[in-house]
Amino acid sequence: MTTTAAATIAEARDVTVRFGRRAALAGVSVTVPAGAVVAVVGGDGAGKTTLLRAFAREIVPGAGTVTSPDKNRMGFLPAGPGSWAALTVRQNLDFVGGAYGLRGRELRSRRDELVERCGLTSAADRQASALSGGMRRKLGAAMAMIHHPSLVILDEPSTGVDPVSRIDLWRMVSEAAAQGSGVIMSTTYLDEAERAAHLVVLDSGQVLVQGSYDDVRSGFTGTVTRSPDPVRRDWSWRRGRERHEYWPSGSVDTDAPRVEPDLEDIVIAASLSRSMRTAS
Ligand SMILES: Nc1ncnc2c1ncn2[C@@H]1O[C@H](COP(=O)(O)OP(=O)(O)OP(=O)(O)O)[C@@H](O)[C@H]1O
Repeated sequence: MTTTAAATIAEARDVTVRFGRRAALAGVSVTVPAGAVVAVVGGDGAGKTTLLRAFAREIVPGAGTVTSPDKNRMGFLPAGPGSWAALTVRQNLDFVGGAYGLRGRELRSRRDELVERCGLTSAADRQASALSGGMRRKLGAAMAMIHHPSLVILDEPSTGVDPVSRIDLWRMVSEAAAQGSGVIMSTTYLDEAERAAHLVVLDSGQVLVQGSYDDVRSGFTGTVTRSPDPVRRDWSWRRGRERHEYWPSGSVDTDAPRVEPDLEDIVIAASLSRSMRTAS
């Protein structure tokens, strides 16, 4: 059986974005294939929003190139509310759907489908200003997908969304990808990121690691140990009641038990290595 690579929906190549003297992104390359979800993770100020805004063409990079579909074939949930406070859930969806050319029965049926999908049926006639933060995120995500765009860009759609509603949200995202859209989303939830086909870990505007979760895991080098009392506190972080400690090279100077690193360990270890390298 032969497999063909999915078409590329959007691509950032060697992108640098500066705000004054600070580089929010420095030489970042990311590809969004059709039918896949790309999850962008990283700490505060890592450059996630800037990368998504560059894909949405709200920011023109100082260097490098961004290729993405026309505006009317993109759906973007920005970091802000992403919906109009004075409009109801239905009105918000009708308004954006109409702006993208959906009309009549087609618009109504797509709107009702999304209201149901994101679990907002009982709130459909409530103004967006009267929704909880999590409900409003879900509405914003639905608005970004109403016209079946080729590229869906979601900036932290699940922040503030309760764990049950996150399942609704993830289902909507997966359905968009299953129908052929390329989805790029930022998230602070690493368990969510693990479900994406492709992960991009940003740190201080640079890509620390990227690939599938399996690629990222198999590319991890070094050892992680766990103990309440780590040998090098600078190289350790809290996990539950203990601390995990990273040993980047072959030598492990402790008898503490080793752990199989999960995504959280891998992201923190990579970030620590980078900051220690920068400091030395
Ligand atoms: N419009 C702007 N003007 C000046 N600096 C900016 C602007 N937007 C972003 N930055 C800076 O660029 C860097 C990256 O910010 P960005 O918002 O992309 O990060 P982020 O990963 O989305 O972080 P957070 O999760 O905290 O929003 C930060 O240092 C930020 O202060």
